[in-house]
Amino acid sequence: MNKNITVILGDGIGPEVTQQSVKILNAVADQFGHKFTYDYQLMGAIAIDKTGNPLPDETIASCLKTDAVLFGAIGDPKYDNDPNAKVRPEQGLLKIRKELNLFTNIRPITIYPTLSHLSPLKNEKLQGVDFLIYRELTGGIYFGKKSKSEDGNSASDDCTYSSFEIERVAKLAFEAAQKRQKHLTLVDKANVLETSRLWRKVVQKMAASYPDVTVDYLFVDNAAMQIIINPAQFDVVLTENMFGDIISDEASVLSGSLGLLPSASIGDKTALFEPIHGSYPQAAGKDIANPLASILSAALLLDYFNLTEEANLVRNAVAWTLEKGFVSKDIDPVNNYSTNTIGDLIKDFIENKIPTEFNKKTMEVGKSTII
Ligand SMILES: NC(=O)C1=CN([C@@H]2O[C@H](COP(=O)(O)OP(=O)(O)OC[C@H]3O[C@@H](n4cnc5c(N)ncnc54)[C@H](O)[C@@H]3O)[C@@H](O)[C@H]2O)C=CC1
Ligand SMILES: CC(C)CC(=O)C(=O)O
Ligand SMILES: [Mg+2]
Repeated sequence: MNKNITVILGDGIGPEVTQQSVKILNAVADQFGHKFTYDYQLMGAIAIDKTGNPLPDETIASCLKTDAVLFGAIGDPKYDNDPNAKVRPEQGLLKIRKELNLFTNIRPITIYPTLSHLSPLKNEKLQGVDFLIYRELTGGIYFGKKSKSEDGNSASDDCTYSSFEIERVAKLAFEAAQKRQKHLTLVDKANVLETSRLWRKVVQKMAASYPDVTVDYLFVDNAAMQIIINPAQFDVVLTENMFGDIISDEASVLSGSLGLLPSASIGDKTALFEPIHGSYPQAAGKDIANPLASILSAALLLDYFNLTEEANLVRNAVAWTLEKGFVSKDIDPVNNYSTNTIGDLIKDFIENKIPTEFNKKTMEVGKSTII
C-alpha cells in the first residue's frame, strides 16, 4: 500500500515522540511491503517563530491533500505566560481542526494490567475498564466569540452548538456503542447550560433510532467523580468539546500516565492522529517523554488505513515494552528508558529481532473505533 502522511512535529516534546512514531511506521512499512511517504509541515510556536503564523497555508494545503496527518503537540510557555500575546500556538491547532472539519475526537481509555499499581484504583475496580470518549472537536466554547472589555476587567467566551453539530458526532458515538457494549453515556451540564439541554434533546431523539443502545445521562461534575470511583460503568462516553478535553486527561490517571493515551480525530476530510497530551515543555529535548501515546496514535492511523494486522502488531509491541519494564520516567521514576530507546525496542519487536515468549495475543485496542 502506498500512502502519503503529513507529519506535524510541533513544539516541546512533539518532535521527539512523533519521531518514534515515524520510526515505527517505517518498520511496519518494511515488514509488510508498504510505502509511506512523509511531508513534514509546521504548526504551533515553531511555525510562529519561522513564519509569524501558527498554521501556515502550506500546512493546510498539505493536510488537505494527504492520506492522513500525524501530529505531535503544540504549545510554549512563552505564550502561555503572556496574556496579551496577539498570536498563539493553540490557534494553529484549533484552526487545523476546523479546516479539516475534524468534528469527532476519539480517545480510547485503556488499562494495562502491568501498570495497575500506578492507578489510584484497586485492581478489582479496574477490571473491565475499557471505554471510548467521543469528544466533539470543532464547536463549543473553544470556538465561540471571544471578547474583552476596554478596561481589561471583564472577558467572555461564547459557547454555541447547533443540532447539526451534535447529531454528526452523536451518530458516530451511537454506531461505536452498537459495535461494543451497546451503552452510551452523554456527559453534559443540562441542569445549567442551554447548550447542554440541546445536547440532551438531540441525543434523546436520536436514541429512538438505536433501540439496542442503552443511553445514560450524567452531569459533568458527577461524571468527573464516576470516572475515578467506578470507571467500569462506561462504554462510550459522548460529550462536548471542553468537557471531553478535561475528562479525558482525568481518565488518563486510570491508565497510569497521560503519556499513554492516543487519539483519532475524524471528520469528512483527512483524519488526524495525535496523543491526547500537550507539548510537556519541561521535558522537551531531554529524551525522557513517554512516546507511547504517539506510537498508539500511529496504530490508530494504521487502523484508519485498514491495516489491522499492522496496527495490532504495534499495539502488541507497546504492551510488550510495558510488560518487560522498558518504560519511561513517568511510569518508573527509578528504572527507566529514554524516549528513543523505547522507540528502538518497539521497532525491534516489529522487525522480529527480539526473541520473546511474550504472548502475541491480539489487542484490539481502538480497532473498531474509527473504521
Ligand atoms: N494537543 C496539543 O497540542 C495540546 C497542547 N497543549 C499545550 O501544551 C503545553 C503544556 O500544557 P500542559 O497543561 O502542561 O499539558 P501537557 O499535556 O503538556 O503536560 C501535562 C503533564 O502531563 C505529563 N505528560 C504529558 N505528556 C507526557 C508524556 N508524553 N510523557 C510523560 N509525561 C507526560 C507531564 O507530567 C506533564 O507535566 C501548553 O502550551 C498547552 O497549551 C496542551 C494540551 C494539548
Ligand atoms: C488547544 C487545546 C484545546 C488542546 C487540548 O488540550 C486538547 O485538544 O486536548
Ligand atoms: Mg487537552
